[in-house]
Amino acid sequence: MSNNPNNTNSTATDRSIEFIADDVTSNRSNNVRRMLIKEYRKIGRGAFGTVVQAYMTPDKEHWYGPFAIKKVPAQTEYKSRELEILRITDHPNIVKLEYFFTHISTNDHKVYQHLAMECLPATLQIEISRYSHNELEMALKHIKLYSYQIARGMLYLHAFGICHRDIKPSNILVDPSTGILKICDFGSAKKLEHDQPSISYICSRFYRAPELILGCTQYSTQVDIWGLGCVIGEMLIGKAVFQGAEPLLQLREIAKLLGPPDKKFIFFSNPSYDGPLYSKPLFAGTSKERFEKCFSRAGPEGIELLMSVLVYEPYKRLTPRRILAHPFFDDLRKEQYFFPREHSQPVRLPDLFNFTSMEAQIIGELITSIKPNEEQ
Ligand SMILES: Nc1ncnc2c1ncn2[C@@H]1O[C@H](COP(=O)(O)OP(=O)(O)OP(=O)(O)O)[C@@H](O)[C@H]1O
Repeated sequence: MSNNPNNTNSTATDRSIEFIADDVTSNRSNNVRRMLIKEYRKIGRGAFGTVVQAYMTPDKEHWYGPFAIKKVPAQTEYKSRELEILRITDHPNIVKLEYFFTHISTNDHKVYQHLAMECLPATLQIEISRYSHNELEMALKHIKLYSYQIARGMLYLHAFGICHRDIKPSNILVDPSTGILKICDFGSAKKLEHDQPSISYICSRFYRAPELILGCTQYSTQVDIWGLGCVIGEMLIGKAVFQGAEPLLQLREIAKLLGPPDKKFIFFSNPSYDGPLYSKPLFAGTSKERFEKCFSRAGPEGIELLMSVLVYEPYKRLTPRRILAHPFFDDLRKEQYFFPREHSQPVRLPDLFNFTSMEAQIIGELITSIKPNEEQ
């Protein structure tokens, strides 16, 4: 619970919008009550809706928040499973849904679904561009800290069969002062069922796994692992690794680094694919040499991790538990502190190893490689 937001110094106060929502459901208790919502400022805009920072009160005395309220049209042709998924997820690296309600907009008189989530101060996209605009590099420790937490969030999601399907830096929330990271935007997410096809035209272009580019409809949660590889690479070099100018050129960008895709991989992804094959090498040398050149600052372990994640064949890409156990993250196991950006005082790392019994079960015998020695 926060203080009355009327007492804050927010510059957006003058422009704030208030409205009453009758049926606000608490995601924790399922209790439904009337609340006054006070919106402060727009913090995000996506393809389907807007995200505003807001406070809520049941009685004008006790204020809750700040929340990030995502508003999406309640009825669209596009099926969003965001509410269903956020209702069942409960993990330190997945954004937490606190309340939800529907409300008719006074602007267009349409019904909007409102998802009130915990609010984080930045996205990874903001963080990455902050560094690259200043011609600075993100510290390797921060890259490890963020990458590890994305993989941990994926371990949890994938255990439910939930595929996020839109992993990219703007869908990763961070608090740079604590190092905490949470995956957000489950608007494209889906629980994948065996033998049931799913659309391939999902995921933002630069982060699309090669099988999606080829039109595969029987893909797995490993499409998210490709996205993770792209995000790790982007943190390292300060810009998107594969920047295809149009959808099919995206595969060409991938082939520049990985080499030509295998014919068998193309056939198994989509037997009726008739687009460009990029079967001739686009660059001299081995793919290992190209990875080493592109991601030199990751060190041998970081390069090895990226080469095990950015792989054409989805089944060859590391799974989240193997990623967590990778030696690239050994620093996080050895040291307990980090220096947030522009801080001269060290800050304790967030708890990275407080696994629930469900996580421990998925991790299995790898727990000894993942947990720091003293915590075993
Ligand atoms: N919980 C949150 N805390 C802080 N900011 C948030 C939060 N959720 C979303 N945002 C901001 O709003 C932006 C858009 O949110 P989100 O990606 O969920 O919406 P979207 O309509 O699906 O967007 P897109 O079409 O770009 O995927 C995020 O990139 C982020 O900047």
